[in-house]
Amino acid sequence: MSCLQVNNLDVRHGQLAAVRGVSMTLNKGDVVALIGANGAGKTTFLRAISGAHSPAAGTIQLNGNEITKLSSHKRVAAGLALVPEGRKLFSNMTTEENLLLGATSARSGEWNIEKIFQVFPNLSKRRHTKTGTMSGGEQQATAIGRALMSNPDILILDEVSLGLSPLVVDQVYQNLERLLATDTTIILVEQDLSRAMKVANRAICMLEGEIVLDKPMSLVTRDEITDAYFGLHKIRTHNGDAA
Ligand SMILES: Nc1ncnc2c1ncn2[C@@H]1O[C@H](COP(=O)(O)OP(=O)(O)OP(=O)(O)O)[C@@H](O)[C@H]1O
Repeated sequence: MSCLQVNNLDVRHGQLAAVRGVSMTLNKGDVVALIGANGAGKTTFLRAISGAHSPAAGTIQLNGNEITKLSSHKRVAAGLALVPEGRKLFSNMTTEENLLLGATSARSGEWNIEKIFQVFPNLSKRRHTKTGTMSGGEQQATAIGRALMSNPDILILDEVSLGLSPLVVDQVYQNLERLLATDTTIILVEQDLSRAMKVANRAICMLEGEIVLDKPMSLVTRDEITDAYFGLHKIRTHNGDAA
């Protein structure tokens, strides 16, 4: 059975159709890189999946159950966790306190506070440190850990490297690679195509609110992704020099 099934999703900002007729099926263990230019609709799509923004049309199913109209916290309880762009931690609370907040849905599973510190060893020495005083990379690892504390079936990561130095992004990705070994299903928005191609096993490209490419990473080329990113695939198709 599919883990996540999205059918013909439309999401609007007032008059603007930000996501148009998007459908996708995710299976357990998929690591999807959601790729697209600024304004392509990635964040709006992820917000609709996580319940932060109601879709105008379409359906979302998680593990075979319809969740389209569920509130965000019920979706967390159903198995979806979002690490939002900008992290949104409680800066006056410690790492441990932020992590414990993620556990409130009380889903059972392998993730608990000790496992988070085991997988993200750089966080364990920050256990009692207020997150507002920590580095960007440590904060990002805390945000990922907090989402994992809900024992999600699907982890959604929106622009985890945004605003971080290349060195710190390396650290965040080292953490993510440990996570990939745990078979968690992941949707990842990442502007750095090389990193996205390295960690994901599937590429989905959005352009102007629509999916224009959906392929296993092993079968897609960098040029194909770049063409989809800039909308060049349409021009080539019209000119007859691409499939
Ligand atoms: N709160 C909002 N109100 C009105 N329009 C919005 C709002 N948020 C996004 N939009 C518009 O919706 C469209 C999709 O934006 P969205 O942020 O989902 O794209 P994105 O692919 O995530 O881009 P980015 O990488 O810049 O975050 C854009 O045209 C954007 O201007």
